[in-house]
Amino acid sequence: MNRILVLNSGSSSIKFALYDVDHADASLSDLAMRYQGQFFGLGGRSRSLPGLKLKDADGKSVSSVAMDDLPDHLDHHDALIRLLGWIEATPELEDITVVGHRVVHGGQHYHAPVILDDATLTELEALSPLAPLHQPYSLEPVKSLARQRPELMQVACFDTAFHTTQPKIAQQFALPRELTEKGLIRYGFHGLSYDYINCMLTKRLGGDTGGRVIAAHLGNGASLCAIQDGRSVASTTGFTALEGLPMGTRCGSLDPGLVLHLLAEEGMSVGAVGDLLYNRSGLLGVSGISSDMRELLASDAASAREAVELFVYRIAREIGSLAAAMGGLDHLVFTAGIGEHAAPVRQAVCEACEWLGLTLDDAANQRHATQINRHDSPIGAWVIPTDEERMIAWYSARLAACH
Ligand SMILES: Nc1ncnc2c1ncn2[C@@H]1O[C@H](COP(=O)(O)OP(=O)(O)O)[C@@H](O)[C@H]1O
Ligand SMILES: CC(=O)OP(=O)(O)O
Ligand SMILES: [Mg+2]
Repeated sequence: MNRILVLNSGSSSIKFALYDVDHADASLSDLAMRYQGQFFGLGGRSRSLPGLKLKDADGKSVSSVAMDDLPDHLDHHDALIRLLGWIEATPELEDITVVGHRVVHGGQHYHAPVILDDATLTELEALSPLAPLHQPYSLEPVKSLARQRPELMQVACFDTAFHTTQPKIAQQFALPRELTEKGLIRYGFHGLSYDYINCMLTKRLGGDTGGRVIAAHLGNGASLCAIQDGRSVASTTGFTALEGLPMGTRCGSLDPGLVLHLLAEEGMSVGAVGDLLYNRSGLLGVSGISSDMRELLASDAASAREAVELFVYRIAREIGSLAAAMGGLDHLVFTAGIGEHAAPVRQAVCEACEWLGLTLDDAANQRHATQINRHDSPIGAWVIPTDEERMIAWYSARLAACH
């Protein structure tokens, strides 16, 4: 049997889980979850305080001394130290055999999960500038655990891997060929989430992939993925997870001329532009209030409304673009923090998709039902909670079984 610890550093959260896997060909749903937790609200971009949810297999809240007394401001590094402290102090975690990590950027060379060693770690660290809100915090616990427990097998599972099936035309920028060959291409992110959503939708549809699917991963990071016959064919994120939709603090797609303008005419340094685009834009920048959708939906401020409207408008436009790439749309799936919980956002997106034929069942949407389209809608609309941790545990178990 393998006991697998999973760590997932998101841009506003660190999610973690513990699974028992008792046979090599276990299916996703066979994995027995023992603990699941998350630090949320990291980085202080919203007015609400950071917090920690930790639950056991029955969904009962668990407390832990190592995690008590959270300060009002908690960043990823502090949260990781507390998490590693909890791992040290929890007897059930002593017999972990494998640790699976979400690593956002796999670059040109990593198309599938790998066992981490020093050489791989060095290559992945070199990709940190391409995912500054994620990669350093994914790799930090890899290094700490390698020091604490060198015997542990550690596995990296990549956000980019699911998108390697995309046709070249979907990955290519219109740049000179030599730059494309150097790997300056659109990689796409949130792939572990899309992989899981694809599995769950296929299960719901009795083994059918659903044909032409757009999955909307709307969390603090947000993107859309076109999944055709079970394979990623296009996505809104690109070389980095800045492209595409506006996000909690990230700008999404911009005219690159604007970046040149900031550098050349506004006299901003590269670092200052990076901070602007990664940390001070998106929902936070437009609203001037918060990066957190809950706070924006609860606010009466015109700027909060404008931020939500811009988010929805850009999602609707990108849905049109991805539907065009697939020659139509059969299913739209909402997932992640906003997609799973913000009924008004789903409603506004679905209303903007009426031209495609989609009609929403308002009552089903309000109660966060799994299927939210009306019976006569030719396009299915779904709310499917994502579970990147389970996907990572499954890949890690399969890799461990081969070694
Ligand atoms: N009930 C809710 N209503 C609206 N938005 C929510 C709700 N719960 C969570 N969210 C949004 O989900 C975001 C976090 O999503 P999540 O997918 O967990 O983030 P991360 O990108 O850090 O993994 C929060 O920033 C918040 O905006
Ligand atoms: C890639 C990315 O933006 O991830 P997250 O939404 O977890 O921050
Ligand atoms: Mg996430």
